[in-house]
Amino acid sequence: MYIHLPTVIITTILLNLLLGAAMFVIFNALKSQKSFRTWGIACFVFAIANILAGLRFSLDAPWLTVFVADLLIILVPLLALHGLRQYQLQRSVSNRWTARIMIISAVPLYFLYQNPLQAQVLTASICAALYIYSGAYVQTIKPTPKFTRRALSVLFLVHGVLLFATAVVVAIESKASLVISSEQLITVLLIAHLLLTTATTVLFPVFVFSLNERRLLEVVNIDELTQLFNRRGFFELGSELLVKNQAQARPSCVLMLDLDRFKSINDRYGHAAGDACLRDVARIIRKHMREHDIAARIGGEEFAIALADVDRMQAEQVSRRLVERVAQQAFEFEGERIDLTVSVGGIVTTANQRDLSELLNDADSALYEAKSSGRNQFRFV
Ligand SMILES: Nc1nc2c(ncn2[C@@H]2O[C@H](COP(=O)(O)OP(=O)(O)OP(=O)(O)O)[C@@H](O)[C@H]2O)c(=O)[nH]1
Repeated sequence: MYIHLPTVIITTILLNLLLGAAMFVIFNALKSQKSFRTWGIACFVFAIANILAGLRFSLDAPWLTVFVADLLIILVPLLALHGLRQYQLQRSVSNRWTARIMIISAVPLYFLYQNPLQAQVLTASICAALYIYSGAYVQTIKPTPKFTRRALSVLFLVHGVLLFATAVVVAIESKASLVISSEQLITVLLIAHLLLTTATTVLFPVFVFSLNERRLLEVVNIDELTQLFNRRGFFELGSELLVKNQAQARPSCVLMLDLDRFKSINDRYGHAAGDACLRDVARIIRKHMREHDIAARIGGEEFAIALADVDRMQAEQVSRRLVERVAQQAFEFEGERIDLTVSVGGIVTTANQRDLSELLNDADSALYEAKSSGRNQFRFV
């Protein structure tokens, strides 16, 4: 089947104008998300670059149809990346790197633009590197759901590889000794490029909205001071864990951990020092948790932990380690050493029909026992 190159170019232009307009519509509705405006501009830039490159056949002005067109093509992945950074950081992002890479690319392009094929090899290689970098960068934008992150990352990576392939094909073509007609291959690569650009642009809003939803969930379920779950998050996720345990006839375990004589630490070193201790204890708790455990700060200096898939012996081992680890840790605040210990109360049960607040009450009674037996220890019901 013969694919007409101008048809592909015209389709690319129209599709990018449409996608750019869609991005601006989203930006208009969500003014705080400047990344949509940046991605919209990227689509328009890509359309303009294609118009200029298309003029190569009728206009003898390579400075415009090659030099400017290729520079604009390089600007597209840079804008895509800029939009991702704006989104990740949620603030204005400096254009310094975009400007630097544009200048660095402009120099060799200036020497090559009289030879469109060599210029194309260079442009495709730079874009390939930028897309591959973007693929790796997307992976660092957390806490987006893994699937969306991977999908966007794979699109960028495939795009990078495809552009490298384009660079190689064009490089071979530009060698006069190898007369192979690769126009069809280039056209196919251009179509793949078009599909990937479209898919990436369509995924941008999905990516942003899924991350927004996660952030919103975090705001309501995460304790700002310690970054563990808060009381609400603990009950929401802990109850789910309990139901799962009961369905699989596994024991459920709830621990309560409370800082010892915390009031005197606050009184002696100040509230800020107390907050630093809470953060340090949270860090130790987090270190001892496995993937499916749920740890939360449910009150001022009270932590609750739901352990997934443990028996009584393992639960006691975790409790012992937490108590010992906190007692051994040298807490410091503004050069002052603070001696800190914790007490832990726990319950492990296989009984059905017990909800999380009942288990928490039992763990609290065990904690009370640990406190009245001298603190810096654990007790189980
Ligand atoms: N710095 C800081 N202190 C807090 C926070 N929430 C609660 N507190 C303090 O934690 C202290 C709790 O004191 P108490 O309940 O009397 O218990 P305690 O002094 O730890 O004594 P025991 O639990 O019996 O060992 C109070 O002084 C609260 O002001 C917080 O977010 N930050």
